[in-house]
Amino acid sequence: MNIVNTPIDGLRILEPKIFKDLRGRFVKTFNNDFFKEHKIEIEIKESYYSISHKDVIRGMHFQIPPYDHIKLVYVPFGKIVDVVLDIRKGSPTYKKFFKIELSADNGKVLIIPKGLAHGFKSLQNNTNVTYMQTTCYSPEADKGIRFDSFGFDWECDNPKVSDRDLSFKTLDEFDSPFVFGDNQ
Ligand SMILES: Cc1cn([C@H]2C[C@H](O)[C@@H](COP(=O)(O)OP(=O)(O)O[C@H]3O[C@@H](C)C(=O)[C@@H](O)[C@H]3O)O2)c(=O)[nH]c1=O
Repeated sequence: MNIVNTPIDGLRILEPKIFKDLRGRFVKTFNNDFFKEHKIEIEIKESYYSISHKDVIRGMHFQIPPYDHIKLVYVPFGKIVDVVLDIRKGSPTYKKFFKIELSADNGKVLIIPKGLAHGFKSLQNNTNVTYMQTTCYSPEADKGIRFDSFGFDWECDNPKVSDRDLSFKTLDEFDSPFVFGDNQ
């Protein structure tokens, strides 16, 4: 296991060891002691996954305080372009995004701090995106920003998007409750 920093403060990539043998693969995506050693003290409260067709875009999602959370994301089957957007006012990377390919092949786990909006595009049918979070789902706190409002080129002519995701405010319309350095 190895942890890599990104240009966005608090956003990290866990690169697990992938054990391959004649049966297939074995990948460990979370180890409490290892995270503690890297000063990531978290308690996982909920885990879930989605399965998406190719060209599905989901996002850009987050939960607002006090139900905001650290979110771990990885892809046990398939491949995505994962995108996070910094919506912490005062952050050196406020309104900037970061993208990374997550796949069953690379096993990478994205560790997303509070105050970042998250979304992805599925690059393959039957892509499984799995999450672990430090707070439970709260429908009232679950919010989003339009996926096509912050300058990221999704490279997709006909994305499959939910009505809810199309109803969100744009980045500029959204008044973010997140402040860099608060409660992180
Ligand atoms: C996220 C979530 C949704 N739901 C319900 C609400 C809805 O009826 C159905 C599908 O929800 P959504 O359309 O929000 O699913 P989806 O668009 O896949 O939501 C996910 O998107 C990505 C980008 C994330 O970052 C995740 O944290 C999560 O927000 O499941 C829960 O019951 N619990 C949950 O934790």
